[in-house]
Amino acid sequence: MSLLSTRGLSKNFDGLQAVSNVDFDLPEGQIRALIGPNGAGKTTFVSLLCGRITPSSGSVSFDGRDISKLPAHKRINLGMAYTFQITSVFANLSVSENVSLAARKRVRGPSVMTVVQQVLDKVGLADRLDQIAGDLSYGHQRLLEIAMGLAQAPRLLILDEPTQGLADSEITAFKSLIRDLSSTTTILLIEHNMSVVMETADIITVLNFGEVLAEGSPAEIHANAEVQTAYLGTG
Ligand SMILES: Nc1ncnc2c1ncn2[C@@H]1O[C@H](COP(=O)(O)OP(=O)(O)OP(=O)(O)O)[C@@H](O)[C@H]1O
Repeated sequence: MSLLSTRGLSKNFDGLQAVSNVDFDLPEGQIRALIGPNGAGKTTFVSLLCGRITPSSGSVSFDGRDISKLPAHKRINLGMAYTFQITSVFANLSVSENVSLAARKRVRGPSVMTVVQQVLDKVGLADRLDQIAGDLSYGHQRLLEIAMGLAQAPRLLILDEPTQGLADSEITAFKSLIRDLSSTTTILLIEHNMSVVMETADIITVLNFGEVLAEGSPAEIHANAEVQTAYLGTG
């Protein structure tokens, strides 16, 4: 059974069809990349999944349950975590305080610090525990956000352009982080960096003009002529 599914999911903004009739199935344990040209509807689609915006029509199911009408915070309680393009860390708090806030949604007492250490270790920020989050580089703030998502031990982690602003060495580390996380978490990754997509995703879904243009393995998507025309250039 799919962990996450949508049926006929659509969103109009004043006549603009940003997401159009999308049927989507994400099996548990998979790393799925969602790609497509600028304006294809990727962020709108994941905003519908997370409950940040309401669909014009269609449904979203999580773990077999229709969550279309659930507010965002209840979806988080079911095990969905996400980071968006704009960082949402608390700039005045330290790295560990930021992660503690996220961890406290799930655990109490001394376990909070254990979780904080574990997830900061995973994303490679363990040596920056006491640093003020606002002083971190943009790339490190993105990693902190991922740590905050992981502190909630999510069943599904949705990452919207996580490598934007990361240095090449950080991108390499990010690829291994994603592979490492996939043993415990289902991952939906919106990503423009093709090396990240091709090297981490099990399956890629391509959106174009709000519709699913293609879906398949990295090799299949790379060889797909329609995708090349719409997105990858002429290959
Ligand atoms: N709140 C909104 N009001 C009006 N139009 C919107 C709104 N949000 C998105 N759109 C429009 O919906 C379409 C899809 O946008 P969306 O941000 O989902 O695309 P995207 O694939 O995430 O693009 P990018 O790769 O540039 O982030 C675009 O034409 C965008 O201008």
